[in-house]
Amino acid sequence: MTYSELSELIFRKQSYLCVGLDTDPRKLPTHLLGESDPVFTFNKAIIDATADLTVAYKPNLAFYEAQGPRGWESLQKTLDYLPADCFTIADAKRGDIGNTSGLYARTFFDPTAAGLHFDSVTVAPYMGQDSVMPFLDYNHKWVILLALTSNPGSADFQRQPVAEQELFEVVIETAQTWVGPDHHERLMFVVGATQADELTRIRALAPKNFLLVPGVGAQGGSLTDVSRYGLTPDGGLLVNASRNILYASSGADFAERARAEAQSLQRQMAEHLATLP
Ligand SMILES: O=c1ccn([C@@H]2O[C@H](COP(=O)(O)O)[C@@H](O)[C@H]2O)c(=O)[nH]1
Repeated sequence: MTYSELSELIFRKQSYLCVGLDTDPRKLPTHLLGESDPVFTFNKAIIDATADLTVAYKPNLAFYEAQGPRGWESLQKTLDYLPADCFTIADAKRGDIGNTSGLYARTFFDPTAAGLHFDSVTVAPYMGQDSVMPFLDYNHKWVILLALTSNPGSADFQRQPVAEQELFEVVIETAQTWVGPDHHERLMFVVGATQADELTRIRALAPKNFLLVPGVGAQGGSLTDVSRYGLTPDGGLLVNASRNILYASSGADFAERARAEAQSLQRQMAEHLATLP
């Protein structure tokens, strides 16, 4: 999906919601446990209940990898089931020496390899340019680079001073030079919703790049603050919510309650979009 397609989707659906498919088999409603693939059955119901309200889905790989081969199968079926009008994110936080990153990129982007065809993958910047370039070599795919994450430990390295800046600012500025002037067309940054205070500074460095913003809901980030300081004329935000939506109910009404949570976020997003000039 291109930058303009993603932007168009946001205004058409009046939403910049990303539903995080962090499906933990231990948290599934008990009535699903007799299914042959309960994780996929759950995901399918969540997708059916939220597809018109969301522009992106983000399975976090940890939840699937922890299930071994069964998890990969559930992931692949889930990805294949996702509607075409949704941006797909493999939240895998990969990055290694170039030779190895090339294989990670193949895994998520080349369907002839592992059967996966994500639009984007989250990548850790710590190992530098040669660890990120193999992902960027896939011209029609996106890299979502960790910049300022939502967790308390983000202060340990990301907030360290480097010259006149903090490390996350160096990451944002430097990564843009790896792609060229149109970097916003396939380079996003992860900024936690719990870091909304920094969004004005981040927008000064990355005025057009989409930001993937996890941390509303269960982690306490404010959708209002993120929207106020992060929205751009093209939308520019994908705000993720996982647990709040997936586990709104542990009963037979889980999909209905998930929809209600997603709808509440989508309605707030529509109001924020209406304030754009
Ligand atoms: O800075 C980051 C980067 C990634 N995440 C991931 O997003 C979701 C958040 O889940 P919630 O249940 O909505 O808190 C999860 O997959 C994290 O691994 C993040 O939270 N912060």
